[in-house]
Amino acid sequence: MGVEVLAFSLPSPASQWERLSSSHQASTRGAVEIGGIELKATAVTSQASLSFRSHIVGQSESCFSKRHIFAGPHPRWLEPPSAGWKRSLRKHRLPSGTLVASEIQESNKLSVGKEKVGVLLLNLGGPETLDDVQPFLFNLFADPDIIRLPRMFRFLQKPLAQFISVLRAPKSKEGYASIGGGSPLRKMTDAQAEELKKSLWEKDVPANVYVGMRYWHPFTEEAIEQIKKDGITKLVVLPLYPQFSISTSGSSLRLLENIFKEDEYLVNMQHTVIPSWYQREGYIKAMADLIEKELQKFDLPEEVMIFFSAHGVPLAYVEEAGDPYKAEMEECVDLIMEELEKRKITNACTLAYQSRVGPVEWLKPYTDDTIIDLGEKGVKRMLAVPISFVSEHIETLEEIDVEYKELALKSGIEKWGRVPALGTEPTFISDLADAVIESLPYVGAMAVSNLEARQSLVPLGSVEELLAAYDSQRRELPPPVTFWEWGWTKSAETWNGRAAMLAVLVLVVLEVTTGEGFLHQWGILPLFR
Ligand SMILES: C=CC1=C(C)c2cc3[nH]c(cc4nc(cc5[nH]c(cc1n2)c(C)c5CCC(=O)O)C(CCC(=O)O)=C4C)c(C)c3C=C
Ligand SMILES: [Fe+2]
Repeated sequence: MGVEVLAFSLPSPASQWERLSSSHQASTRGAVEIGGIELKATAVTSQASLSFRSHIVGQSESCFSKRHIFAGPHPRWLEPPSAGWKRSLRKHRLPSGTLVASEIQESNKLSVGKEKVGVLLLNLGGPETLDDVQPFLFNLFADPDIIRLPRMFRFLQKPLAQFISVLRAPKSKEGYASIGGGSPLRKMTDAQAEELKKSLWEKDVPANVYVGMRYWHPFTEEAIEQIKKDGITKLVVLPLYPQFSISTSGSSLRLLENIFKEDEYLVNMQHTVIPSWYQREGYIKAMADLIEKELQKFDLPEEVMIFFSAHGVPLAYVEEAGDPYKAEMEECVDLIMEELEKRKITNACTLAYQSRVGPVEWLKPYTDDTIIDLGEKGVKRMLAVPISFVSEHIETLEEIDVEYKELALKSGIEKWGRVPALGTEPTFISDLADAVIESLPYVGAMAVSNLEARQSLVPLGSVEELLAAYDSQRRELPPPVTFWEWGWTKSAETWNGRAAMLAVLVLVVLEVTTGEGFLHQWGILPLFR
């Protein structure tokens, strides 16, 4: 099989983007053969060098001493001669310029020099007390990356968020009450930040680590204020989501983009983003370690179904807005299973999606349906692996540990286990530190005004370019909320109908926010007491 690739080597550490782009031109080479597959080098284009650059950022330290293949348009690290490498190569067989073979001999020694390096961890945030639940939900639903209203109705975003958050709060509160009265997310993320900082310092990178949450304290704005106070000159932005989704990392980056735009200090501060890191060896190994350990707790470990439960997103994010989340999730599961195979663990596995909200279609199969289905098929042992998130949170502690466990036991599954979240597991933290270190040569390397970079298919490192790569058109999405069930669907065909629904909505929003109106008089509201 012949595959067109771009082959080049770097003669020196890629400390500057300019150096990278000039060096690759000179080092184009002929065909290479890896794992029995002939890889033909073609002319090196800047598109390819961009692919190369962005993927170095996401890779482990070991990549600096071996020969590698990078595949696009969402390239991932492929390490020959594993089976996964060949499969991925076939899967991603793409036009010239999307595969890159490289050989890099230099080490990635970094000089931090007089720069002040900061790492900004981005996360979702969670209510710390039950009183925080409704305002937290308001912030979440007011996010246009969670509910994206048609342009002409954007003015309704906040009243709608108020409405939905008030309706949902009682159910959410119940969940948070059952896990101790609040989310553990802040504590966990702070601990991860602390450990990451220690690991960076141990690796001779004296960086400060900041936590910026999207929907609760410490808000991203607060983290940015601190970054400015500390005089950080180089910033690595690291979303704490292994896989990229418009609704998670994308939303946080969108917010950062807005903050950066409005601030002179920040416009001039150099930064780079590590958009997703599920493909990193350290992360994959840490996940495999956790799974291996939990499997040993079963009486017949080899009989256990490894059940990856990922957080869902509405299907339209993937199908209409180009969210790479599903592809990245599937690849992530493949990589973990390959790692387990290397350890002679060959259990069956399933991937399903949990936590859907509202009536629109989300990624399938759904976790609850799949559990019932597997129970019916006679599966007796199941190990749940939460895979979208690296901290314990309401959806692991309540949804998986209580609801899905109960459902599984009712469905005929006899033994249920759950892999803990990675938290501050040392292999994982050390790998995150490596990811940061490997990204440092690229901080600020790409001019924001670089037009070519903006048009590239792959994430390039800066907030702006990354957002331009995914979801560039910001298409309208069906909102994933219950409210929509009674009207704002594709089947709502006439503007008259929509106008009527709008009128009802405005009345309901007014009623929910003021606590007075016809629904209260008729005893319909409040729905939850
Ligand atoms: C309504 C749309 C939502 C989308 C899309 C969504 C995507 C998404 N979320 C996570 C991770 C987490 N979400 C968490 C809480 C949470 N998420 C939504 C809604 C959407 N999430 C709601 C309404 C809530 C609040 C809890 C509830 O009422 O159910 C959390 C928990 C935080 C905590 O407090 O512990 C996490 C984590 C991912 C990874 C994701 C898409 C990939
Ligand atoms: Fe969520």
